[in-house]
Amino acid sequence: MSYRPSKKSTFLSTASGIALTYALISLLWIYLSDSLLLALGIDLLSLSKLQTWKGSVFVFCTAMVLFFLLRNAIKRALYGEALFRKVVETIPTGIWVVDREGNVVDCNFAAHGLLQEFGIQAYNDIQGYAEIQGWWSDNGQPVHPDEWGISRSLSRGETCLREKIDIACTDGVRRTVLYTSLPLKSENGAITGAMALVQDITEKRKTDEVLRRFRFSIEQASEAIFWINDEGRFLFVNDQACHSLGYSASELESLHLWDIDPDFPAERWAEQWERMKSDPKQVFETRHQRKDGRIFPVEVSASQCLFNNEENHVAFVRDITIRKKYEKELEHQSNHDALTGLANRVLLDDRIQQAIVHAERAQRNTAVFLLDLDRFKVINDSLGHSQGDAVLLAVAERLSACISPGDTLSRLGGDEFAIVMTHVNHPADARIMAQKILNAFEQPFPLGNRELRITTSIGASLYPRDGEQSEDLLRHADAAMYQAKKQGGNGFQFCSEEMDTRAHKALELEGDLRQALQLGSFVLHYQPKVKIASGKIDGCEALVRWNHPDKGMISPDDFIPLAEETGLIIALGEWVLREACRQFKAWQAQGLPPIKIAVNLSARQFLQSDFVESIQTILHEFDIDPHWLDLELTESMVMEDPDRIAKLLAELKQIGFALSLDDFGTGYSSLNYLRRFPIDCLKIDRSFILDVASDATAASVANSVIGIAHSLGIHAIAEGVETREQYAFLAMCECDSIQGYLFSKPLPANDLAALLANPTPFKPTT
Ligand SMILES: Nc1nc2c(ncn2[C@@H]2O[C@@H]3COP(=O)(O)O[C@H]4[C@@H](O)[C@H](n5cnc6c(=O)[nH]c(N)nc65)O[C@@H]4COP(=O)(O)O[C@H]3[C@H]2O)c(=O)[nH]1
Repeated sequence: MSYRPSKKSTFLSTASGIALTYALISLLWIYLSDSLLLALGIDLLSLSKLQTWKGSVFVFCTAMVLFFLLRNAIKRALYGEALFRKVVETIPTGIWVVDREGNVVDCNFAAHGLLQEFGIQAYNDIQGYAEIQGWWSDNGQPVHPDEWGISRSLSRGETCLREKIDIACTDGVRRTVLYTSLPLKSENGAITGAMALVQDITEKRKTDEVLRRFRFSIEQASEAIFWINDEGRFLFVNDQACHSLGYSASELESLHLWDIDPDFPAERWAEQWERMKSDPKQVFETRHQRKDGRIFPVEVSASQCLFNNEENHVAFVRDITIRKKYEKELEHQSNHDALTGLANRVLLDDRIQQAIVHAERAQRNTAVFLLDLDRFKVINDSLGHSQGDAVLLAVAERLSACISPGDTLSRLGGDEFAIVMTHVNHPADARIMAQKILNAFEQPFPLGNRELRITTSIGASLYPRDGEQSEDLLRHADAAMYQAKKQGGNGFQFCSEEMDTRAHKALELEGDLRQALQLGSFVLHYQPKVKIASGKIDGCEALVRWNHPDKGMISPDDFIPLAEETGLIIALGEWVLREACRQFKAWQAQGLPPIKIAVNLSARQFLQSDFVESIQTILHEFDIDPHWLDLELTESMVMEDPDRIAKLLAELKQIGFALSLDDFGTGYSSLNYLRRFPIDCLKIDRSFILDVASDATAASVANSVIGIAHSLGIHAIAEGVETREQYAFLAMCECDSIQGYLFSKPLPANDLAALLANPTPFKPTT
């Protein structure tokens, strides 16, 4: 390196030291040598002869002194230079020295390394800079080459100190360097060159950036982060930790883990620390306590780590208050009925099991009640689901009032409720409870501005008598409830073995019924209706029969209620309508006179929202005038929701259907309503006809019904006419038509066709 930092003072003192020494020796020699020789007795002549020798000795001596002085001075200077060089070569900062023109006159080892790293080959002059493709200031602005550090130092004598800049060389990679450049000046202040010091801080900047990102992430994390040492003391906490615990960072750093975890006693710390060490990654739930005392649930995910040769634990803590709340809600939802909030089937099972365990221990009984509201489907279908829901809520409330603490009330779905009664010492206790429930239903249920009378059928089973498992008890209670329903509803039944068998059979029948619908195992029989005045057939009633492969012909009384209960009646009813229409067309094709076919409608089928459309579709399919189809509805069906039914009947009438009211006299029709129904015919129920000849009351009812029909301007027909006496009485009362075994049983289609083909007026004589 040809450039040296100027150490003027050292240089001058060394030079003046040598000169002074030389001057001193010379003066001493001049003044003392002659005197010394004279003192030694040398005379003046000899002295003058000795002058040459004396001079030679002087030169030799001073040469020697000079030699030693210069040698030491040069040695010191060389040592200093070597030291300086070593320092310059060792430091990691690249150093360049350029002359006035910018030619590189020297550079250190680090500078070589940097240039290589930057991919710069030509670095021997300032043009090496040509390989620098770009130069950006710290704020990202590109800098013109005239403004690059060394250019400024050379042209304007400026010093740029530790500027952070980005440069990109021929390889295009941007590097960040810490750049210092300063001008080099001569004694008179003229710029003779410049020096640049460059430190590559690209990696450091990246590391700083990563650290900044980490710090930001930790500070912004939604989880609290703790570092804990082996004493359970907080070493580090992030902002979220302070926020969720309500302490400042310094406060927390003076606390221990157990100060914020109420479930974690300090005395167990050593044991816990050992456990943490044996299982370095743990996820667990606990509770933390805020500075204000509020306790909240948290999920902790803790890991062990070695930091500065110390065992630490880092814990990520999530506040799970909301999650716990949702879990609780979810648990409630999965165990409770959404509408009423009562226990659902899952919880009921659990409660029955619990009750069984307690009953066994206390040597007591447990009763399971199953309740089904009577005719609720009709209420629901006719009043709409929201009103249906309101009824269910009111029922739930009333039932809740019947049970004791410790009992469980549950809604199993639809209109089915269950009660688990725990304190049953005797079966009579269950009976008392059932009566209590029935009594609770005696008061009408207010619904908007009306009142509804609702009844329920209750079945009960007893542990251990009727079963030892929840499933058995529920099954038996269900069978008993079904029995209570069959007996007209609004009643209570205990389970019996016979019921259980029956329930099994019903289940079997349901499966068969579904299969029969798919296999088409149903047939229609037709019972003629005869006009009394003419004795001619003026219509027939289609009655469905089930041709069971094992059990033979099954009567509709045995499967229609089940079909209604299971909803299969919708599909079955549609089949009946379609089959009746097909038969009507078939008889027409045989050239038989057309007759009205009456078809029975069930409440469920009739109240289907698309009933009118579906029946019209069938008529269009067979191209039949609607007036050939007589729709028979029962009296009880229309009286469920007279307003709605009146509208529906008006719609059907408008289309052209004939409408009959079946089983008339068994219900509680109000004449007022009857007037509003566009009915064509009243069918007097078979039970009245049976006794008309022998019982005055039955006779008077039959006579009144005929009178009512005629006063409304509609037909009266008697069904179940078996005897001539009955016929004579009806003829006397001017009943319009009869239907019954007296004339004909329900017949297969071909047999009725034969009757139609050979009409013989019916005139029985008594
Ligand atoms: N003892 C006696 N009985 C007579 C006499 N004349 C007719 N019957 C019977 O009385 C029932 C009359 O039908 P319903 O009152 O509509 O009563 C029907 C009706 O409510 C229902 N049903 C029949 N077919 C259908 C159908 O296709 N759909 C619906 N929803 N219900 C139907 O099943 C009930 C019973 O039907 P069936 O067993 O066919 O019983 C028929 C018929 O066979 C008689 O002189 N003496």
